[in-house]
Formats: sequence, structure tokens, C-alpha cells
Amino acid sequence: MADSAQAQKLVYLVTGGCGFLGEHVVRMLLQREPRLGELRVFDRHLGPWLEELKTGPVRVTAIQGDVTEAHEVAAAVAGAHVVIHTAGLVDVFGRASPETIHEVNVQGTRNVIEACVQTGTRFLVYTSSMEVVGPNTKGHPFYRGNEDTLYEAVHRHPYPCSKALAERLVLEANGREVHGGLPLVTCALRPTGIYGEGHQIMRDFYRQGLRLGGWLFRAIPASVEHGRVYVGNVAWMHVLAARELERRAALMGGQVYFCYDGSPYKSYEDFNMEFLGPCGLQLVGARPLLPYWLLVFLAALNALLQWLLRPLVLYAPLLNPYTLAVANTTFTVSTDKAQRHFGYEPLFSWEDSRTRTILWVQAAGSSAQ
Ligand SMILES: NC(=O)c1ccc[n+]([C@@H]2O[C@H](COP(=O)([O-])OP(=O)(O)OC[C@H]3O[C@@H](n4cnc5c(N)ncnc54)[C@H](O)[C@@H]3O)[C@@H](O)[C@H]2O)c1
Ligand SMILES: CC(C)CCC[C@@H](C)[C@H]1CC[C@H]2[C@@H]3[C@H](O)C=C4C[C@@H](O)CC[C@]4(C)[C@H]3CC[C@]12C
Repeated sequence: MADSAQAQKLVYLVTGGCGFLGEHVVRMLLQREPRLGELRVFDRHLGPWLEELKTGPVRVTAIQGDVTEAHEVAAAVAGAHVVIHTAGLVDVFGRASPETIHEVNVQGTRNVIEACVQTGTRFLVYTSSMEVVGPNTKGHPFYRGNEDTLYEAVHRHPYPCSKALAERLVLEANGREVHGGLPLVTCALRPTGIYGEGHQIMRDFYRQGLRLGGWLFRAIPASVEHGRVYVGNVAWMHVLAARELERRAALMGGQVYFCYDGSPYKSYEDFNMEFLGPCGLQLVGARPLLPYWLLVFLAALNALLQWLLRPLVLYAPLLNPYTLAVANTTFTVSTDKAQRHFGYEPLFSWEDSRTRTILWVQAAGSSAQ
């Protein structure tokens, strides 16, 4: 990626490229990365939509593989200039065991780093999460904070623990010598809660509202702000960060960036209503319908039932002590670090993001997508 070789075509690898975020990163690279020569899409489950991308001018290589298998990762990374590592097990509902979450998110990330070192790949962008910071177990608010805001980041849940460990591995790997003698350059992006086309939880809320005759019932006070970011802007930030990592290696290497855009600061439920409202749903209640202590009780009951039923059946409802704490704790971000370091500006306005999401919810809610 030297200046003298500006015309050089680059090989990108996107791990988790068939996930919610990964698909947007893949499509964004194809649309907005002029130096892209080959795009490798690595995932445990390949999407059928990849086929249509193979007819375009950029070579798209679909690789079915598992990040926990070091040899599969090394084979996919070999010869790539840039790796965008979005693959991860996103589970805050207790569907997977803590060991599996650790294996995929931490060991998988270790495998990606080691593959870069062994094969000589120099640029690695890691999809971290706001949950690396918080909300913490004490429910402390994080109000319009930035990367330097002091916050007691204490976690117990396997998902944020795994993301925090993986992020640390990525940042500590910055500067390691890769095959060929040059240094590895890494950075981590921490999206807040992502929404947009492909957001399965949003689709599930829509379907649930339809089943309840068009009503949803407020559970969280409207005053609790939960940070959200549009998936297209998250993808765009990944593409920009990956593009700028070489030129700005000294500045960006080993850095973390919160990933957010101009989406309004609202409670989780009020924010969802920005999309579900135009799809015909209504949120009942200016205040939560159930007292908070009852929600805490129900969340604990769900956790108990999950544990009791585990030998027989997987019981993994949306409400558990962890999801309640996340939804009920103010956590919002305000920062210009990504703008200062690599020129990130959201590509999609709030109006665009909203319209695109509404159209998707309408289509996905009624189909089997
Ligand atoms: N969804 C959010 O709100 C959010 C917010 C912040 C950060 N993130 C992070 O963004 C990344 C993508 O999340 P997402 O919401 O798109 O999740 P997702 O589940 O839709 O996508 C993850 C992808 O990784 C793949 N994957 C999982 N295990 C794998 C393995 N062992 N080997 C190879 N591929 C594997 C899955 O098949 C899937 O395609 C994750 O790292 C997540 O931690 C997500
Ligand atoms: C208490 C109920 C009424 C509502 C339950 C909503 C709950 C399922 C939602 C609320 C907040 C959501 C998380 C948040 O947007 C951010 C992230 C970070 C990301 O890294 C993974 C997804 C996650 C944990 C969202 C999961 C769903 C949550 C907990």
C-alpha cells in the first residue's frame, strides 16, 4: 500500500462477512473502496446473496470457515493486505455457553492476529463494542461520553468480557512484527447498539407487536438514553479506518474509536418506535407499565428457568438480568475522535437511516427473512 503503488489493487478479508454488520461492510467495500482488487468473505455460514456479487468487476471469494480453527483462518488471511474482523458470537441471551462465546470471540480473534503475523498481513480493523466499556454491573450512567471518559468498566457477562479481552489482544498486537519484517497496525471500533436493514431483534419486536394487535408495552423509562448507530455508518467507518490505517499508522495504530452517528439519543423502546411507529405499531404508556422491581423479578425468574430447563430445552427470552441492565442504564456516546484521526463523517443522515430501516422492517416483518 505504498504511495508509489497507488494503483495497486488490494486484497481485503472480511471475517463474519455474512452477518448483519458484515454484509454491510462487504457491500460498502464494493461500492466505496476504489483500490479493492479481491474481496474475501469468511464466515461459518455463507449467505446465498454472495452469488450475485461474484458477477461484478471485483473478485469476490466466499470462504466457509471457522475463526476458532487457526489453520482455516491462516489460509484465508494469506496474501490479504487488510483484515476487517467482524466475526463474533453476539449472545446476551444465554443461547451459547460462556466457553463457546470465549472460544469464538477471544480465541477466534487471537487466531486472526496470529494469522496476520505469520502471513505478513499488516492492517487489522477489529469490530469491538461499546459494551467493552459499559454499561457496567453497577448500572452507572455513561452520558455522551467519549474514548477518554473515565468509567468503571466492570463486567461479569460472558459477551462483554469476551469483547473486552479480544479488544485488548488486538490493541496489544499493534506494532508486532509480521512476516516480512514490517509492523502490524491495528485499531478497534466500538459501535453502540446497531440498527438498520438486517437487524433481527428489531424485526422480532415488530412481529411481536403485530401478534399483540399492534401494541407494544413500555418497560423502560423514556428518560434512559441508549446509544444507537445506523449499520451503514458503522460499515462506512470500518471502510474508512481500513483505508487510512497505513497512511496514518502512527496516529491510528493501537487506538479505539467509538462508532456512532447522528441518530437521536432516546430510550431503547422510543428509538425502536421511530421505525415501528410508521409500520403501524404503538407504544402504550408514557411510563413503564410494570414497576421496575417486577421487571427485575421477571428477569431473575427467566434466568432461573433458563438454568433449570437447560438439560431439556433452550429457554432464552429477551428479558434477563443483563439485558434489563443494558436497556435500563443510560449509555450514550459523543466524540469526534474518528473524525479527527481519519476523517469519519456519517455517510447516511438520520433521515436516510430511518427511511431505509422502516422499508426493511416493513418487508422483513411480513416475510420469512
Ligand atoms: N449488533 C450490534 O448491535 C453490535 C454492536 C456492537 C458491536 N457488535 C459487534 O459487531 C460484530 C458483528 O455483529 P452482528 O450484529 O453483525 O452479529 P451477527 O451474528 O449478525 O454476525 C456475526 C457473524 O459472524 C459469524 N460467525 C460467528 N461465529 C463464527 C465463527 N466461529 N467463525 C466464523 N464466523 C463466525 C456469524 O456466522 C455471523 O455471520 C460482532 O463482533 C459484534 O460483537 C455488534
Ligand atoms: C428490557 C426489555 C423490555 C427490552 C430488552 C431489550 C434488549 C434485548 C436490548 C436492549 C439493548 C440491546 C443491546 C444494545 O443495543 C447493545 C448491544 C451491543 C452489541 O455489542 C451486541 C448487542 C447488544 C448487546 C444489544 C442486545 C439487545 C439489547 C440488550
